[in-house]
Amino acid sequence: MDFARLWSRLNPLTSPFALLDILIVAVFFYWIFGIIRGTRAVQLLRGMGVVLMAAFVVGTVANDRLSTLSWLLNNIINPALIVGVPILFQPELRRALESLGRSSNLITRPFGGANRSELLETITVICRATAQLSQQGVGALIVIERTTQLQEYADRGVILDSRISAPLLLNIFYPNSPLHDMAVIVRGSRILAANVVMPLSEDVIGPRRYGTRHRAAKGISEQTDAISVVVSEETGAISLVNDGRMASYLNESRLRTMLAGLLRVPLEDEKKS
Ligand SMILES: Nc1ncnc2c1ncn2[C@@H]1O[C@H](COP(=O)(O)OP(=O)(O)OP(=O)(O)O)[C@@H](O)[C@H]1O
Repeated sequence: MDFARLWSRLNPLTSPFALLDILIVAVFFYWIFGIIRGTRAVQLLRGMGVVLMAAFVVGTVANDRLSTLSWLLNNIINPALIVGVPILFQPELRRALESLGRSSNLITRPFGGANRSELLETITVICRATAQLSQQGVGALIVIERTTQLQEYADRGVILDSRISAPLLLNIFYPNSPLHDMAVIVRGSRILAANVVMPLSEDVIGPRRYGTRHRAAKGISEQTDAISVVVSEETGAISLVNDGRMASYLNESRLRTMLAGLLRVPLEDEKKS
């Protein structure tokens, strides 16, 4: 379709649906960019953009003169991109479809149905325990379930279903204790499971090269809406990962504020209770 025809179709005076059309496309791209913002997908998209731009330039300007290059672009690179997109963007596509499913699911009770004061208690316990673990240089990974159920992951670990407390968390992660390895899953005010293997993120580049604990923290937050809190054994640094984005070197009060925001618990409740 040429530009003039496209423009006349988009003109709200000639087509009453043009505005609606533009609005839907704008919302779609806003939603897509919101999902991939700050993740590895941005670099992948840039790389793909460069290749597509090169294909466009070669196709329009030098199609006859650079015949080998245009053959390569048309017959190998473009089809490879079409096949490669679902593979390269698998975590983002999964997250996008899950978030669509979540927004159309009115029955799910987030945070295991815990009320505000229980969530506040969970936040306090997690912050206290991670601060102590950080001081002692003990590595830990705590994954907090939100709307997406983490039961399939929990079932591969050791189910505890115990009320959350700082001593219990410290005990679990104490070096050489039977459950210290891998991750703990928290659902509402309970520790659902320990010793849980999480999916690893492909993204290894951060302020330093991520090891498997941080990749696991990132991986589960890329594939679900869970929040990961990770304590580095090597540096003692506390990080929070949400939506594949990692905030590192947090102190206890910063972690508390971030968790309260993500779990939608106003911290004024703390003063009242
Ligand atoms: N798939 C996984 N899911 C959850 N935890 C994992 C997974 N793989 C490894 N771990 C945890 O990560 C630990 C190893 O961490 P590693 O040193 O490789 O990572 P790191 O990100 O550099 O962490 P640290 O800063 O604590 O050293 C393991 O002992 C294990 O407890």
